[in-house]
Amino acid sequence: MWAGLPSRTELTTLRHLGSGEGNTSVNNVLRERHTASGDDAGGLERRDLPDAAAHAVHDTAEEIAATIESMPRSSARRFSTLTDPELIELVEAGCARLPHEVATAVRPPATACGAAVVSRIPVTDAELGPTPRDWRAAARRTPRSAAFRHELAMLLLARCAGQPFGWLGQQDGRLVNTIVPAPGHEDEQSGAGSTTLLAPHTEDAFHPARAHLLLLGCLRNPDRVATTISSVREVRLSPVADRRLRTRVLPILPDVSYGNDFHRQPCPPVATVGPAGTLRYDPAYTPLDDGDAEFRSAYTELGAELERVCRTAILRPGQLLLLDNDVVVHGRVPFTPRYDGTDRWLLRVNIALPQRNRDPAERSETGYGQRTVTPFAHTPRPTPPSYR
Ligand SMILES: O=C(O)CCC(=O)C(=O)O
Ligand SMILES: [Fe+2]
Repeated sequence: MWAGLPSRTELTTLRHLGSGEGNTSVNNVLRERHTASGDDAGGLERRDLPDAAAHAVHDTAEEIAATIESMPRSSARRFSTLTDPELIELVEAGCARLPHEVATAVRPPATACGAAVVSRIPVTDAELGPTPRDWRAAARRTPRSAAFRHELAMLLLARCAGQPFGWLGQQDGRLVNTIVPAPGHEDEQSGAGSTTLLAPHTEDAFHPARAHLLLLGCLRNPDRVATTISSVREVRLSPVADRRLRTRVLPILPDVSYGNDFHRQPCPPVATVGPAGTLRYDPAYTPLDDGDAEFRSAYTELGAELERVCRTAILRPGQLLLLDNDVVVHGRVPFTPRYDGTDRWLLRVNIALPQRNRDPAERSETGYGQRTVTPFAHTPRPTPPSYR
């Protein structure tokens, strides 16, 4: 058991100062390379949703929103997290009616890059209204709003891919998270940050129940801010580094979106590279200074490789980025927030693939007490996939 962990605030501060040995190369090199807003998405799989399929998603979301709106006011209010059982039933039924091209478009990325951009979800900027100032403001949307319809569309798409889930301790357990730059969080290592590079990370690397797939949907991105993507399948490690990164040396802590008090809890070390060559990586929330020299050197080598293979994707409104969270680490280049209602606005859904197993060694981890919200876990998937 690892002991003596600094607080997460200290860790994050270290990163920002660039003084953590293992962090520096990741942070600084990526910052230099990716401040320009060029799209470097060569090799990223591109998938177009056929028009009819894209409109079917849009129309189904609209129907569900209309059904909810027709309910008495008190019932409609229950749908804020999208976890209400009646809403889940509507999504299940809606998903079963969607053309099979939708499930095909959101199948797990199987290329070396481990990520796919799916295009052509209809988004009309004029009906979106102002970008919310933070996720709490976003949660106050009404069933009649375009934002609510887009959240439902994301949920339908995610359900076609697997089992969407949320985290009780993050954004109040909402199944569709809002990613917008939030005042006061500019330097934060989370989706609410902006002016600081969001370091490459496995989503929720600290937890054994982290997503297998991550779906990011773009509603607005006027300054062409790029998401970074690096795949472990394209990384080449020396045998020494590979061996070291497969041993359990350091813990990974929950990110700041879960709160700030986890250093008091037991922090079991985890393997950075799993037995199947998968990646579990979050340098901003790993106490790298406590690793031995050999581990730190291996971690630095991995960081340099992730930088070498890094691609950037500038999402346009109506585009989705589908990431294999076991294979790909993602981040975001720094940008200047506007805070005038026209800011970048993404939606995010965590997706579990029940047919995918992880390292059995992870089963004993407690995940710092963080619990998932899994309303789709006990219902059979409406359109069984033929492609896995
Ligand atoms: O803003 C982005 O492009 C990615 C943010 C991110 O890491 C996330 O939402 O999990
Ligand atoms: Fe992320």
